[in-house]
Order: sequence, then C-alpha cells, then structure tokens
Amino acid sequence: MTKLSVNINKIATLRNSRGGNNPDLVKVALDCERFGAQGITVHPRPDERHIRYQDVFDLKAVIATEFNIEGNCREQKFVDLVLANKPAQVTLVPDAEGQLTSNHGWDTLKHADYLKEMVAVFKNAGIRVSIFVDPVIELVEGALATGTDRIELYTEAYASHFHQNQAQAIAPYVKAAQKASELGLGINAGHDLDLHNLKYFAQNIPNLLEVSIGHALISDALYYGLENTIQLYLKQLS
Ligand SMILES: CC(=O)[C@@H](O)[C@H](O)COP(=O)(O)O
Ligand SMILES: NCC(=O)COP(=O)(O)O
Repeated sequence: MTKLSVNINKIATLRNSRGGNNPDLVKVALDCERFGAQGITVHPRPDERHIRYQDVFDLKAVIATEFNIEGNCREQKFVDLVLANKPAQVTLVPDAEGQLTSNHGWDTLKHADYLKEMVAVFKNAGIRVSIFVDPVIELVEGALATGTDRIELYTEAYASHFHQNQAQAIAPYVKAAQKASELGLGINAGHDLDLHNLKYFAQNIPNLLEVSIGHALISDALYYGLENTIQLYLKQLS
C-alpha cells in the first residue's frame, strides 16, 4: 500500500499572508488525518515563509500518523529542529539558498561522505531517513552507500512530461525504483504529483511506500473541499 502524506506548507503560506492564525495549521493537519491521510509532511525553509520552526513543535505534539520533516540538513537550525522533534522520518533535500521550491535531488556520489555523516546523525536518534534524488541509477546506488533507509524520487520531470508522453515520462522512474528495490532501499516520491498523474505513477512504480503531495492537493481542496480531495487522492493510490 502506498501511503498519502499531505504536505501542508501551502496552508502555512495562506496563514502567514495575514499574520494571524487563519487557517489554523494544526487543525488542518488533524483534519487531514481525520479525512484519511496517512501522514503529514512539512518542509520548513530558513526564511520561515510558510512553515515556522514553532509549527513543527506544535504539530509534533498532536500528530498521530507519520510525521515527515523535509529540508536542508546543511542548515544547523534544521538539524537541531529535527533532532528536537524526532519525527518518524526526515527527508534530506539539497535546497539552495532562497530558491522558490525544490528543484533537484542530491548528488549522492559527490556528497557521499557528507550524506553518510548526516544519515548517521539522524539514524542514531531513531529517525528514519530518506534522501531526495533524481531518477538516475547511479544516484540511487550512491544513496545506498550513505546508509539511508529510503529515497524520495523527485517527480517534477515526470509531472511536467506526463501529458506529452506518459510512458516516456515514467521510464527513468521505473528503472530507478527497480534498482532501489533490488538494493533494499525503500521508495517515496513527490513534487508536482496531482490528480491527473498520480494513478499512473503509483501503478507503474514497484514498491512505492509513500507519496507526499502539497501544492496540487491543497489547490484541489479549493474546489472539492479538503475531505473529498483527500478521498480522491487516496482513490488514485488504491
Ligand atoms: C521536496 C519537495 O519536493 C517538496 O517538499 C517541495 O519542495 C515543497 O516545498 P515548497 O512548498 O516550499 O515548494
Ligand atoms: N516531497 C514532496 C512534497 O512534499 C510535496 O511537493 P508538492 O506536491 O508541493 O510539489
């Protein structure tokens, strides 16, 4: 079964736009769980433009499903935040300073020693680790050498090519996932997954453990409502 983790960054973006507590991030997270989401994902960024560091503490205190914190482990503040909260999973993303959104995975070969060190820091604290990677066989092999439990396949390229040629768009992901499975790595995926492209992805990627979805899901909720939207996404995964 593939778990749906709802990324609630966009709820925090909306809240922050007026400075108050509407919408209430913690309430939305609890509602996502109540409506069937099997996890909550946040991706705090150093400028706290959406998720604030305090949000992570507030969420950790109440979340009953899987809590996944994504971010840049080169920021000491991020490392401290994760270690203080001990989520079920940390996803290491190589964010550049000030970037709009995540736009690449880790070069697990070039940064092998550094990643090995960071994976050990989190695993020693009992936190499952996932490394964000592009769908490239050599990078999946590089991930194995870091000691990570899982990889998260960066799906932007799949999503952007899906409407032109589905088979071509998914081909590198199938190969990367087959390699990961062969090596015993767990497989997550995310970025720009939506109601159009999710089913095909989930049907074609072997052993897909989890998808984290934010932007499209929260946008769809404007039309369908949050409860219906979560059900629609779960249906794509069933
Ligand atoms: C790693 C990933 O693909 C998502 O977490 C994405 O980066 C969301 O971050 P933003 O909401 O800041 O775009
Ligand atoms: N890890 C990907 C994620 O959490 C959500 O990305 P997106 O759906 O907002 O593109």
